[in-house]
Amino acid sequence: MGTVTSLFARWWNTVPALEEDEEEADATKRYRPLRKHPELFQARVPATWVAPELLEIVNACKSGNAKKPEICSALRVEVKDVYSFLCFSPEFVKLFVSEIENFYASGIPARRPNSMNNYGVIVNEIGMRPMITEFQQQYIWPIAKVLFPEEASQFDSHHSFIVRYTAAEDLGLDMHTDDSDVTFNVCLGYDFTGATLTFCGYMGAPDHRQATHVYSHEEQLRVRSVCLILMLGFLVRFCAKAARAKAMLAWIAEIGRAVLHLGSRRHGADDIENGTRMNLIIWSHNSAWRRAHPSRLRREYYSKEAGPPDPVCLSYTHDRDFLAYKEKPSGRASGRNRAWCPPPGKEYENFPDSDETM
Ligand SMILES: O=C(O)CCC(=O)C(=O)O
Ligand SMILES: [Fe+2]
Repeated sequence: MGTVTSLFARWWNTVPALEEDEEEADATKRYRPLRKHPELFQARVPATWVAPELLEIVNACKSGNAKKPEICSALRVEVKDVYSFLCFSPEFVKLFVSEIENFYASGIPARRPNSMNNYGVIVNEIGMRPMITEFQQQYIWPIAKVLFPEEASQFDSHHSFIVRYTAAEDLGLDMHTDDSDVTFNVCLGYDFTGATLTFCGYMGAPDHRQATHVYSHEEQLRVRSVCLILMLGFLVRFCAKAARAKAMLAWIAEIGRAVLHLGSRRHGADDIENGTRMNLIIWSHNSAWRRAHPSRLRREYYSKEAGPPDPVCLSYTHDRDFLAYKEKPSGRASGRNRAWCPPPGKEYENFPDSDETM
């Protein structure tokens, strides 16, 4: 049975979190003897796990002088209210990824992080909640509080999980909003192409389904790779395996950068072309903010849409008019039985007939 929030979330927020608590103890107990890096299961985040840029941003935020959005040069404004920054050190990424691989190899059944992702793992359920809570409180919260003062006035819980995409598994993730107040999303590997994140508008706003930004995990990779290839050309020529050199460049350039945005911002993971992408996602919850905004999930608060959706913002899973504009996608995890958007009465002018939409 879901909570009231999650029942609303199932109708409205488009990637509902599963209820974690009842099964957490069992999965944690089963995995405990198999843990590879016990330090990942303590309520500690050593300074060597985080990027210097993250420390710089947190210090700027804690100094009280930080002005949104120009906190410091280490924080990149991707588009209004979507930020990115280098977050984890190679040391942490290596430890974390090897633990997750160890968990996959253990064969312990993992419940999936949400209804739209078939290959993820809820890291809270395998015993990492204390470490993630520490990271949330020490690093995400000070930044989020400056960038999103209302939604991040406090963080008192989180739903944290891995997502994984390959050409042979899930290719991407349909457009949705998160059942979070603030979402932190960091890329941990491996080597891949494609798999951008497309952002649209806020849930319930007239421009909810208008495109606003494409975030590329590869952008850095390309720009820095050119420089690195020039600088390291000599070394690379002598590198025994070209593939190894390529992986090294990917590591240096891109892994460990995080994106921060509100859960109510519509977004989706575009299809991966090659390789494997693994990201850690932390959905932070602020129960006080949720209590103060009980109506945020109600359909009467959805504004009439200003116009037809941008095709890139359409959700097969959630949008009533998807099939009026696009073909049914392949390689997606979810079905269409929960299509609700836009709510009746909030349709834009000339909304397609129901025959075309359902
Ligand atoms: O694949 C990603 O990077 C985004 C995943 C996501 O938005 C989600 O799981 O809610
Ligand atoms: Fe999401």
